[in-house]
Amino acid sequence: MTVLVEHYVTDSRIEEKKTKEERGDGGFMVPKSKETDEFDAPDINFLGHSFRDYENGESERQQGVEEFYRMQHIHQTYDFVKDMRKEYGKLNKMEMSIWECCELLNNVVDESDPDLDEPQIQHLLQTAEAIRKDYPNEDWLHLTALIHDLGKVLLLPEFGGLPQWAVVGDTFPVGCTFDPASIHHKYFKENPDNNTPKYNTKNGVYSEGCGLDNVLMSWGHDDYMYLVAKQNGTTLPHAGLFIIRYHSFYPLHKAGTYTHLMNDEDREDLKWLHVFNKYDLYSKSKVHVDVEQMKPYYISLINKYFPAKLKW
Ligand SMILES: O[C@H]1[C@H](O)[C@@H](O)[C@H](O)[C@@H](O)[C@H]1O
Ligand SMILES: [Fe+2]
Ligand SMILES: [Fe+2]
Repeated sequence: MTVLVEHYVTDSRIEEKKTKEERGDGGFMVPKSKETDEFDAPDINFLGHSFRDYENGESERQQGVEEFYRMQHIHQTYDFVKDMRKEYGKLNKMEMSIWECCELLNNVVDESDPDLDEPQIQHLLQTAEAIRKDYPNEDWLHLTALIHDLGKVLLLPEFGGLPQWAVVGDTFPVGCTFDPASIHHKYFKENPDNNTPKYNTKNGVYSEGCGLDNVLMSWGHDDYMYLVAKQNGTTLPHAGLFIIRYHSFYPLHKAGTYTHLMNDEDREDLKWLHVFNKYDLYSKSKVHVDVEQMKPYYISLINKYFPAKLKW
């Protein structure tokens, strides 16, 4: 298995190095066609509701989700994000391997998610295994799926025990107007930035086409894991880092808003994020993956793309 996977990845890296003329794809790696059948997205989640149903607030869980977004929208300001990036960008909380971090997620449940109340390690493996089935050659995508939510360790006491609103949930840019595409948008009314002229216009502190790298996103597990992966020198392709940083940015990848801030590279990477999102969302289920059985495969990918120990 490992030998085969190595072989595929070598191929795809060679592809990336070719010029756009050689590849004939207009300058970017297009998601390759899958070798197996299209992922079969279920219609309903474990509670019998449609996925990402934020309107039907009857169940206790959904009321908790709405309260979560009220807190998130009030507290995520430009200054808050800047402070958190500065503090957590120091990566001085802990040293551990990627797999050790996966195991820590055994103790983490995400209160913003109406579709899953399982320990997060199950979500990581469910996502990774589902995408691996349909994209067997893209081992970087399997690993991206495995690690995309590791930033949720910010909830744990060793990482400062941040409140849920500072770790999980959909994300959005700060420093410019809050687009109505964000779920429970009404709660932004109480966010101080909403009444601050430099932050409440379409472009705010940014300029058209500046590129998402230059945009501050609401603080949480996405941006934190992006910083961890990048600053520890991962060799994952750019699209993998893009998926990690923006996978909760539903206003962009689902609703198509904020596209005026993107540059050409973002538009290329967004294609992979669209592929990834389907697996992230629809693989959520009560059927557990056997962690120990999966371990050897994912350890081999971790060794390929990350140092043995990372700073967190
Ligand atoms: O509630 C979920 C959860 O926090 C996910 O990890 C995040 O990526 C989603 O965007 C969000 O809706
Ligand atoms: Fe996430
Ligand atoms: Fe996820």
